[in-house]
Amino acid sequence: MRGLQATGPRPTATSCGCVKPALETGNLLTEPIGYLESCFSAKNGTPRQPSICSLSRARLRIRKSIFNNPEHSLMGLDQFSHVWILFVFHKNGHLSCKAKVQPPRLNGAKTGVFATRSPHRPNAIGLTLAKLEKVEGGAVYLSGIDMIEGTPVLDIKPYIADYDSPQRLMEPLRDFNLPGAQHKPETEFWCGGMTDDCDQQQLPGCDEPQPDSSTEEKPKGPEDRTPEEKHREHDTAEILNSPRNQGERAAGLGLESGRGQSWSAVEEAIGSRHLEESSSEEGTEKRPRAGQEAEILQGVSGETQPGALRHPAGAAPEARHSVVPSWVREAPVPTLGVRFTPHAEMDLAHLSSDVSQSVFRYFRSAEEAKRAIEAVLAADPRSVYRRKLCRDRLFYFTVDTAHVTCWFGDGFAEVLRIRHASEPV
Ligand SMILES: C[S@@+](CC[C@H](N)C(=O)[O-])C[C@H]1O[C@@H](n2cnc3c(N)ncnc32)[C@H](O)[C@@H]1O
Repeated sequence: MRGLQATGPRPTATSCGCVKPALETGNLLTEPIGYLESCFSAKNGTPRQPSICSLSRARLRIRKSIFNNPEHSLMGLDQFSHVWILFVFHKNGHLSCKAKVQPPRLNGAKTGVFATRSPHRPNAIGLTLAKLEKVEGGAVYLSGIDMIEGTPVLDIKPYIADYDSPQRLMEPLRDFNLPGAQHKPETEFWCGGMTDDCDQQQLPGCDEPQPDSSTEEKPKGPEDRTPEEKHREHDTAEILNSPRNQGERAAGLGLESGRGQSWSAVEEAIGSRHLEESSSEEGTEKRPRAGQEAEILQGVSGETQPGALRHPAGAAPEARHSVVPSWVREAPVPTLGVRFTPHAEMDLAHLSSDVSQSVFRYFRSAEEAKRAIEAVLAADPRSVYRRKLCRDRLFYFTVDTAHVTCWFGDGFAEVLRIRHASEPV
């Protein structure tokens, strides 16, 4: 990579007067790897967390000024279903932030900024888990995003359930993912995965599990798999990991016959390693459980590469649970019912039938646009201020090319008009 290395980290003077390289003092000269093209043009109406609106789409093109051949930097990324996106909240407006903030889900109550996902933080860095739809040349196509158009992106990292989700553990049985590699117990973990801990919403693709069609067939290596297959495997993993199916799965993976191991033997083997791992993490996992904390036994949804075995049942409880304050999942702010006036329905039909201009850039149909609008509004995108002090004001937002006008009543949002974003309002 050029640029940063060419100039090198700049030294920084510390309070004691010593001069240290900038990185050692935590000063990082960042350069966006790209600027997001998003279906949300402004903050208003943009979901507060990824996956609230699974149809929210974006494209990120890696800049040639970062890598001469951007596609090289994305090699292998298509083997993952989800990616972390690190970005700058570039539209925060001002750099000041408060130690205590009022997240909308707390409806006015305060909590420490570091206990929230507020955009207003000492370093305006955002972190989003997005679904990776595809990689094409030097660009990644994402969905389930909560960033606006033009957001400077600092980094992309693959989401790996083993590392990123405390309740998930996988034991690789066959390392066909690594070209030419043999099974490497204990040291190599490899899996795609999905979760969403932000808003109790399922990530796209999790709700229609597919039957485990072929346990006999030798699984394809990742290089052979299409993104659709990749996501289907993820769905399959959900079924496979249900306790009901563990036995079948073990059989399917050749544990009982092919490898001469019973499910319980495997479970025991993994369980003991699991215990070792979780005990080394005790400090972080075992927190006092105050009354207002919700202990969530997370779903078993997760993406598993064929040949990898997740350990769903015999895990130590602390590794299968993660703890969040109850307001994250049982917010005092209710989910809203969403309705469209006949006029808004007509607008949408009219918008999508307009042949004179390209209708949607990110949505594939009027139906998708409608579902996205519903998802955005159901999560009540209003600020606490608006919710409390401007209750009867109209609310506007733009998603893709649809400019939406709506209002909120008790427990519902109603869409009044949908116009093309280029039309004067
Ligand atoms: C609550 S933040 C959460 C972002 C990320 N998932 C996180 O946890 O860091 C999401 C909100 O940030 C705002 N936002 C998105 N992109 C932004 C940007 N580039 N600059 C400033 N605010 C942005 C939108 O209002 C969106 O609803």
